[in-house]
Amino acid sequence: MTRAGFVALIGEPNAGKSTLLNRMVGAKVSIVTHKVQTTRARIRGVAMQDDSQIVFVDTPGLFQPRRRLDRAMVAAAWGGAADADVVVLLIEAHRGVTEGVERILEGLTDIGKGRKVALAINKIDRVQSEVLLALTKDMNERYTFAETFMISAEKGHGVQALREWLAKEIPEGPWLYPEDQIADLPMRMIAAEMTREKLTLRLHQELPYQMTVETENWEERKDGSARIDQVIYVIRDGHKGIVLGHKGETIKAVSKAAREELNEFLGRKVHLFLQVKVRPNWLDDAERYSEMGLDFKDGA
Ligand SMILES: Nc1nc2c(ncn2[C@@H]2O[C@H](COP(=O)(O)OP(=O)(O)OP(=O)(O)O)[C@@H](O)[C@H]2O)c(=O)[nH]1
Repeated sequence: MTRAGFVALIGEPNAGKSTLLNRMVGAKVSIVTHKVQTTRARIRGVAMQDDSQIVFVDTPGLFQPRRRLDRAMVAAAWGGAADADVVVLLIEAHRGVTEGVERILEGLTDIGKGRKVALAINKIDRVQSEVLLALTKDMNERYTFAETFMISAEKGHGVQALREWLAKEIPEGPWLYPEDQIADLPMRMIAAEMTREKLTLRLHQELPYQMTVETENWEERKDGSARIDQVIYVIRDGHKGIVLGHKGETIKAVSKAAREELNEFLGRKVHLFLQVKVRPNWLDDAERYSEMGLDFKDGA
């Protein structure tokens, strides 16, 4: 009997959701960087375990929303959890029960009803076992978790046990995706995320926060290569210069790094063309939210 179901990974920004998802799925579908808040959409990956197909909803980090986009992201994260068969709350071992974790636990009293919630304590490589045991006890006194896992998403410890457990917990039913399909994330979006990641790594603090990358065109060429055209949208003219860099150095380096990663990911040659454009106020453009897969409702 086959099984298939949705699993939502929730947690504070930087908890390690993308790292864990990549480990479970075994491919780079969600982008990991050292900066917080890089997950901009409900990215899903599919993992096969025994006869089960586990479909992951990689939600944006849950945090205290300040701006409209932030609110939409938090709403999307909770929305992902509400759609899921099983929820995994990921927390950081060395940070313990932060205010953010407390807020998520409050939210769980609602969302957790009628579905199993597992606790995954991540980054166990950073703490001693006494700390872990105390944290496990503390968390389980605050919420009735179906199971507690101690993992290191980065090193891979405990990840297989979590995956096997999830495989047993999701409902019986036919698979939702062909077996060889590791992610249903459109390739255009993956490609845009790669460029976004390279920009993030290159610009660090300078990065204009309100910046998006979109793949505008994807052309398969007869020689087996692909031509990909992307636009980097910033909200102010002044930001354009930052993205371009002195004599275009920044954009050139970003383009090279993104192209190399795309070559490797697709296993064939890629011609990547980047453009920077100004699009003011995209943050207030509700349509954009839905394009990103975020359920945006005014005031939500
Ligand atoms: N030491 C240690 N670091 C980890 C572990 N798992 C993840 N990290 C690091 O934690 C940071 C954040 O990981 P991400 O996977 O990007 O976190 P995220 O929860 O997806 O973050 P957002 O996209 O901001 O919500 C990265 O620098 C990871 O390398 C772990 O098991 N041990």
